[in-house]
Amino acid sequence: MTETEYDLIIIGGGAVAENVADRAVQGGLTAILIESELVGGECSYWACMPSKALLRSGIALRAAQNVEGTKQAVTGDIDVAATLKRRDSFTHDWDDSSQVEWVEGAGIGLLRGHGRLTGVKRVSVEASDGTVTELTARHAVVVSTGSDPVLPDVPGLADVSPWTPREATSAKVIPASLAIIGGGVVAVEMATAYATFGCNVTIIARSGLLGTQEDFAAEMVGESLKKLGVTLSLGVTPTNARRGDDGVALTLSDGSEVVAAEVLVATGRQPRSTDIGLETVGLTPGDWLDVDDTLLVRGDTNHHHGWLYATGDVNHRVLLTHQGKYQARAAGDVIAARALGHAVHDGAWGAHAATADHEAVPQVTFSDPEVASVGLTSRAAEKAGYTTRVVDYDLGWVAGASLQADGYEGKARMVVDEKRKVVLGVTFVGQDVSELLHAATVAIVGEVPIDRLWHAVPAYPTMNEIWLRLLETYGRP
Ligand SMILES: Cc1cc2nc3c(=O)[nH]c(=O)nc-3n(C[C@H](O)[C@H](O)[C@H](O)COP(=O)(O)OP(=O)(O)OC[C@H]3O[C@@H](n4cnc5c(N)ncnc54)[C@H](O)[C@@H]3O)c2cc1C
Ligand SMILES: NC(=O)c1ccc[n+]([C@@H]2O[C@H](COP(=O)([O-])OP(=O)(O)OC[C@H]3O[C@@H](n4cnc5c(N)ncnc54)[C@H](O)[C@@H]3O)[C@@H](O)[C@H]2O)c1
Repeated sequence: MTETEYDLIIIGGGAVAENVADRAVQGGLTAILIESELVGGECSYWACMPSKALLRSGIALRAAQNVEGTKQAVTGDIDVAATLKRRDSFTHDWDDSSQVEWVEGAGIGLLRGHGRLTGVKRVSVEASDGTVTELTARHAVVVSTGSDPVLPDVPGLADVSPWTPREATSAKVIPASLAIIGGGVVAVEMATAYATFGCNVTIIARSGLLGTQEDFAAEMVGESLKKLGVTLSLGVTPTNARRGDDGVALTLSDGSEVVAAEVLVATGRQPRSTDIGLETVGLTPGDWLDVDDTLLVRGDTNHHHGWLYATGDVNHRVLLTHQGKYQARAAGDVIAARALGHAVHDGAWGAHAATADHEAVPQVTFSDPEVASVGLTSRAAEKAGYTTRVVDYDLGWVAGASLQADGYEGKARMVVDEKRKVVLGVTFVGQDVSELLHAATVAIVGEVPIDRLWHAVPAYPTMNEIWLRLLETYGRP
């Protein structure tokens, strides 16, 4: 057994943890990552990157098929094997050596094994060969362990070995049919990818699709999924699952049955916090870790207040990589500032506060059409008590969009705070809208007054002219 001391110990070695460590080391601290699987975590190997690689070939093919002159040149079907091979290049065949190299180059320590808190500023790491290393943190411990998929309590479901998003993003063979339980982002993206590969997909979702987005986004994505051949079973939930000769048979709450070669469960996430020693510091195993805006774990037991932080999925603020990495930058910096006695800027929009998590989160669903949104939906803004005005515009009427694709179909919505005359939320739905999103994020985070936005002139003829059309529809004061 060896004993080692670091300024900062981070349990987890995902994308978020890497960024916490990097900022803390750049701020003058020593830091070590504890990782039990692959350095880089879910996003690199079983989530963002492989899923987007699975989707990209189909999106590019359809984009080419939507332009007269190009569609005549692109007449073949998607090459599934080549798409899977390209996906494998992004996951480096599930080998993390390049990330380990980056960690070492950044001056960050790395210990492989399962990390558990054993008390205040103390972490025990159990390697796969059973070796145990006890670590002590001089200043802080960050929990950045991510989340696991939820398996709904449906009789028989666990016994049919359903796919989780990991199997769906890393599959080497595309099944003939796939039943997807869930109607969120994973369900919609994987249905788009697998239907493009020729798989017979059924989505089973107890409510509609993309429940946190504007209603028109869900409607447009639903329509396009149907055109891709996806069967939508909405408003139902499975009540039983069993595996037979033809695959898995799911009985649904309306009495109908779906039979598919494989079942993908995409019904949300739970915190990866059951076996990390939370009980040793007065917290409850299996809980999400509630944090303040500097990512410090809240709780009134004094012995953990002041040294324990949580970043990324495990704090349940926003389950997205880019937002977790934003939290990581704030956390790494504030840990260094507190440790070295420097000034702490933890007020709204301060360098050490993850303020944007509350009402300025961008997200893209890489369905076809894409859904790109930031800030509050019209529904969420109203619920939050804002006096709003909602402005809608048809993206297909914008010159840049009509050039982008023949018969371009898309919609945009801007939600305005009528008291402050600033933008609260924007949603774009359509081909290639993901690259329009950042201007909306800047407008929201910068609280740019609507009358100043008129001076941000979009280049002609780009799809960004949607901004001018939204402003014209809103009216110039
Ligand atoms: C299919 C899918 C697609 C997605 N696509 C996107 C997308 O396009 N864009 C986006 O922004 N988000 C996307 N997400 C969400 C994104 O993957 C997560 O928000 C992100 O991975 C969270 O990062 P994290 O570092 O908090 O957790 P993780 O990436 O899960 O990293 C946690 C790490 O900690 C390790 N660990 C856990 N417990 C211990 C322990 N006790 N000891 C040692 N190590 C431990 C794990 O092995 C893991 O490597 C997607 C999610 C899914 C499921
Ligand atoms: N492009 C991206 O940014 C991206 C892509 C994938 C995932 N993610 C993130 O990963 C997280 C997990 O995604 P997810 O899609 O698993 O979760 P989610 O919370 O987005 O969606 C879960 C869905 O499952 C449905 N559901 C739950 N229980 C059910 C049941 N018993 N029967 C039928 N339907 C049921 C819910 O109504 C909901 O539609 C999300 O926070 C998401 O933002 C992001």
